[in-house]
Amino acid sequence: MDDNDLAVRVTGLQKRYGEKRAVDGLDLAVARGEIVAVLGPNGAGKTTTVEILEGYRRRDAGDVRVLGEDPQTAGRAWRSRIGIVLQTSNDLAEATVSELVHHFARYYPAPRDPDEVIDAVGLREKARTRTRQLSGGQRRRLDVALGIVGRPELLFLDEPTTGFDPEARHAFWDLIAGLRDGGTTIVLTTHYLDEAEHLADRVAVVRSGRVVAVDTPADLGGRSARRAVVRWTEGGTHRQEQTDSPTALVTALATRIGGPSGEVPGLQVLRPTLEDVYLGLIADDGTVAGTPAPALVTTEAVR
Ligand SMILES: Nc1ncnc2c1ncn2[C@@H]1O[C@H](COP(=O)(O)OP(=O)(O)OP(=O)(O)O)[C@@H](O)[C@H]1O
Repeated sequence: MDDNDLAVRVTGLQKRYGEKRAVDGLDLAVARGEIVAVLGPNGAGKTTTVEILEGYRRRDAGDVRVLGEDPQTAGRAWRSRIGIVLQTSNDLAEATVSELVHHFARYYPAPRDPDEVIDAVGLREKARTRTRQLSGGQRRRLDVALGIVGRPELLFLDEPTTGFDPEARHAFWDLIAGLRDGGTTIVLTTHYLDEAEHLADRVAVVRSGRVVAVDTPADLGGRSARRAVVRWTEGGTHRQEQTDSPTALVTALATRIGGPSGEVPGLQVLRPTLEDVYLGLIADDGTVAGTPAPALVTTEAVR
């Protein structure tokens, strides 16, 4: 991909804290206009990486380009093109929602209309409420409002829906999808696999300071990690087989043991979920989920 098509390009990134290699040769490219979810266990190096991309931390080695510039040396104009949604702070608890969003808008050369932003995050009813009186989910929406009011080309979202109820989470996902449709590039860190699956065009899995897999949610882990398991009962015993072509296997079973009705006793086709594949990728022994353990496979009944 041409560098002009990339919002983020990271090669060979390294960062140590003392003896600890927090980031250890990390490579990542994010195309303009896509949502990339960065997943990984606690301590994998996600926050360190994102803070380096945001220009808040210095790296020890590697090359980093964010919107074409090195975050370590980029200036104010660059910063105004980036939106950052951090975990909430309570510094401005006495200000109202409306005051805060209008205040932050003034920092940017071409901000969005603050009142439209308040509407977009679903806080119109709370515009005159002091921020200390907001619920956790409403606070998070305000954080997002502050992150997007500057009309960023690139938005960083750090675990945006932690603590949300399911309804608020879905509303938030719609909001993020709307931003993407408007052309905003988004880098999202999350611990929720369903969130990554729902929002992300691609998922990058970080383990021990490196990206160990990056792909669409549907293809992550490669073909072998996605193989289906077909289960059935034959001659009174449970049988199972892992296969790339479950339809062909089921057809063969129906012919062989299906009897006149074609029904195969106890038939199930099981496919690994994104979570199964993810757990395989971050497993300590490094197996890339070649054979998903049956316990990790969710049931998908064949109709
Ligand atoms: N300021 C620091 N000083 C020393 N060690 C640090 C510092 N910040 C992070 N680390 C260590 O670096 C490693 C990576 O941390 P980081 O916060 O980047 O991980 P993470 O993937 O964001 O984890 P989490 O999912 O828990 O947020 C961890 O082992 C952490 O303890």
